[in-house]
Amino acid sequence: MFKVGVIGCGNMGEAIIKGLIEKAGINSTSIVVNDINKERQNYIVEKYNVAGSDIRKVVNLSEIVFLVVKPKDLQDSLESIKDLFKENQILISVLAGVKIEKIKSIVEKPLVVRIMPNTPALIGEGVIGVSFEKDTEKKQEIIDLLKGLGEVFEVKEELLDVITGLSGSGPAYVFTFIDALAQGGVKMGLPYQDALKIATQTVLGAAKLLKETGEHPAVLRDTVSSPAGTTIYGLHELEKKNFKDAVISAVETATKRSKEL
Ligand SMILES: NC(=O)C1=CN([C@@H]2O[C@H](COP(=O)(O)OP(=O)(O)OC[C@H]3O[C@@H](n4cnc5c(N)ncnc54)[C@H](O)[C@@H]3O)[C@@H](O)[C@H]2O)C=CC1
Ligand SMILES: O=C(O)[C@@H]1CCC=N1
Repeated sequence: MFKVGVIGCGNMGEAIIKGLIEKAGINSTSIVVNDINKERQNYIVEKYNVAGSDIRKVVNLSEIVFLVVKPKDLQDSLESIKDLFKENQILISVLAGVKIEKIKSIVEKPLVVRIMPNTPALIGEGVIGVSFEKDTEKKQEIIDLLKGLGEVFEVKEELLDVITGLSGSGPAYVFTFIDALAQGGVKMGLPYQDALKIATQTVLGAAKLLKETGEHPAVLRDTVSSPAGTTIYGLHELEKKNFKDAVISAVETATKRSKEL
């Protein structure tokens, strides 16, 4: 038996496998993986020293099965395995927008848990939203496992769409912001590689300061802004270009999209 099986070893599947091994303390020999793309499966097997197997064996041999395919591949991926699950197994779905109810309509037996992680799970710094099909004595064990991937927030299932629009998609917004900061630096004369390092550390440092002090962001913003200084001039530009409006709309629109998937 394996502790964990992973079906779908793309970007998020790899993040989960790496996070489980390097941060959650799951031994690589306790993990079995499958991907319809055998090249990808072999790459993951070699890189992380996990077992590779056909999809049916992954279900037959794992206590906990992570399903990490795209929402469009839900039906196909579950078709050949839906009758294999047993009552005491756990199926953790990572699929954005796909409701527990829909998964239960295909597979009846396992306890279905829905999570919404993000790619920083790759380094144990993710955000993981989680909803359980029902209360279970296995809840703490599952939460402890997920803690290896990052900070875990248990929410009502309908709020997982918001988690998707905020932290699931969020790294992409932050990467875009960091790239834009760096390009600003380039425009004003810094080489891109230096500007990128400076922009990245600025975002990391600001996020850590916020987290460690527990202050409201507006309080910390005011500590940076000297009267008639540089920062208020920069902030005014962001206001004029509707920066906050754009960010709020990004989360809103991505949340709505998650509900549509
Ligand atoms: N990439 C991200 O930041 C996040 C993704 N997710 C969710 O994770 C899921 C996967 O996303 P990504 O990893 O980005 O996609 P991806 O396209 O990188 O990986 C999906 C993998 O599933 C494999 N696959 C497809 N059909 C299969 C089948 N029938 N059996 C076995 N393997 C199969 C594909 O070959 C591919 O390697 C999606 O449902 C997405 O909503 C959730 C949170 C964040
Ligand atoms: O873009 C997507 O649909 C997935 C869900 C959250 C992050 N990536």
